[in-house]
Amino acid sequence: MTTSVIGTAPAIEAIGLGKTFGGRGRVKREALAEITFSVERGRTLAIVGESGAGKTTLVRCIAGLETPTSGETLIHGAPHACRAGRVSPVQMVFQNPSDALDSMRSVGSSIAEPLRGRSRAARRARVTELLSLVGINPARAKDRPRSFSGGQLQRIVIARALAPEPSVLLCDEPTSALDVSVQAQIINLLLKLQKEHGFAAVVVTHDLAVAKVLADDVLVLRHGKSLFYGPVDDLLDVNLTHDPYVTGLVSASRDAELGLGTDEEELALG
Ligand SMILES: Nc1ncnc2c1ncn2[C@@H]1O[C@H](COP(=O)(O)OP(=O)(O)OP(=O)(O)O)[C@@H](O)[C@H]1O
Repeated sequence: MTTSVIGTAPAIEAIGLGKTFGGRGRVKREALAEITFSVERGRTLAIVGESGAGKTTLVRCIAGLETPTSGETLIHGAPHACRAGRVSPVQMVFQNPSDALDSMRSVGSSIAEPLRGRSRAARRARVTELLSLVGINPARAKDRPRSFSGGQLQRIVIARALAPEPSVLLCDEPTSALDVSVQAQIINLLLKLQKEHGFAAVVVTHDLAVAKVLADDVLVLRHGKSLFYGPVDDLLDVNLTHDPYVTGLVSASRDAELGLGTDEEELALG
């Protein structure tokens, strides 16, 4: 792969991606079919869909944790695979921050884990920088996860994901395990970090309000198929969305906003 191709290719591409689980005596389950999209540097794609739609499978295929049955995913124009001992340009933030951190290690040591190979002083300096970046007092680097709240833990998980300076950040329901009051803070943190660091992001969410604030483009999945892929503004334009499921999703989200008073301005206030 030449540098010029890496330089011009989208940060993330999925081309005719399909994934079927089972077979060989077990029931076959088509989790994804013919999924195509791309995400440029500094842009965000939200993947929206109900439970079982294939969102996590899609993110795992992009991360190289799952092998597609058909089609491919590319990172900066090249196939991507997780390799032991190599820091990946693709980092992930999961739904439940307490599961993502080792309860027996200090948070500083967890954040420093992807920085193996750097000197002790360089790792310490980077941990201090990362904790400050996500709004956690760096003096708490020596504390264990149990002494932090859920929102603080998600900030720490985000700091660890950013440690190796990834060009792609994949977030699987990054706010859904958190209190509503904390969700907006994490969303605003992700927005700020993306502005500063320019990574391409994919954010899985079942909440269209989150997609509206965070994403440039949206992919709506149902039963593993793409029902809508395009700019978030087009999704919200009743004249451009013709699929009844997608239209229903958008109007349900509008009703929820009216009922709960949750809108993008409120989220952006943090
Ligand atoms: N390892 C696996 N083996 C067999 N089937 C799987 C596996 N992983 C996912 N599936 C199936 O693939 C489909 C998509 O699952 P996936 O977890 O990607 O959906 P999702 O949209 O992320 O759902 P949720 O919002 O509930 O997490 C489901 O029918 C699921 O049962």
